[in-house]
Amino acid sequence: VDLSTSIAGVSLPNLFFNASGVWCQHESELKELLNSESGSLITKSATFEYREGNPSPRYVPLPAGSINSMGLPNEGYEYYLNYAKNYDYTNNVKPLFVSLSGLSLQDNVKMVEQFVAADLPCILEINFSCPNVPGKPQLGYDMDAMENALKVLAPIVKKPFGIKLPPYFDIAHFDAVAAIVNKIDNLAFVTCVNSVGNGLAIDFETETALIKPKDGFGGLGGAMILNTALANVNAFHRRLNEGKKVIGVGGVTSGKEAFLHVLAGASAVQIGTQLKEEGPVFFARVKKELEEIMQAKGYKSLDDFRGKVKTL
Ligand SMILES: CC(C)(C)CCc1c(C(=O)O)[nH]c(=O)[nH]c1=O
Repeated sequence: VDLSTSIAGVSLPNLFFNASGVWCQHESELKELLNSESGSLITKSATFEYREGNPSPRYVPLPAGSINSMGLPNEGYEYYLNYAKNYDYTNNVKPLFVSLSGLSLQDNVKMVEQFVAADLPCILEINFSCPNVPGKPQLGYDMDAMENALKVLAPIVKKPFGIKLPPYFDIAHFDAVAAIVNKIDNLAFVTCVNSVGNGLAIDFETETALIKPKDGFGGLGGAMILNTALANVNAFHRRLNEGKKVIGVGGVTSGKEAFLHVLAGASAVQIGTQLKEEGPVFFARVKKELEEIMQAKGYKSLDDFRGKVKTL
């Protein structure tokens, strides 16, 4: 069976890679992803300057997933620009994705301009869950700000690029965001979903929040968000113009959930919580499990079933 796919006109040997933020802040982690059976790799969302991030505990696994309020710890965008400059695009069959998460539109513009000036084959995924003006909702939840940001950034990027979106829970929001995305010609993919924002995990014995930052409020990931992720993948798969793709992320703990993400419409699948918990060996397991599922169901390639979820 064939697990290959293509995103932004670039071929991935298989549809799996890490979710930005997981196993990708340092070069040593990225090297482990390169040596794993993933089909690609993406860097931790970069800000203009280096960031320590929030105090620990800032990530905690939960019975059905995880909660995190990392606070955008990263090496600063120049670190990832250098990594992208030194990446061996010729001999590595895995394409490189780079995530940017500026703390302001100006920062995103400055970082994008540097990547464009370097003219590299890496693919940009701009994090729209990034903070906007303090006190206002994140960019992905401010439709006017999102449209404005895209109208500023897309012409600078020029090449095909993507955006990482938070989960939506209202049909009117699926409609509004898809309408904005459909206006941007070189917006080649949306990655759905980022963590489900501002959950709260509390320890029953100690009666205390599990993570330190933000009074214990943090983004939820893992198994518990699978059905929200599938809905967002399918909602955008149904709404986006021909040629625009959806990368699915959220709740993939085995080949079964990866199969469901593709059935919902995903062209590639990112792994967050399960990668954090199991490590890069997970890619070998999830690949094998998906191959076995496809064999059992008689599918030869992802195109045989992508987006073909049936309704009653
Ligand atoms: C939540 C932000 C800190 C605004 C962006 C970075 C980010 C983080 C993070 O660095 O805390 N965690 C996530 O699950 N998703 C994200 O997009």
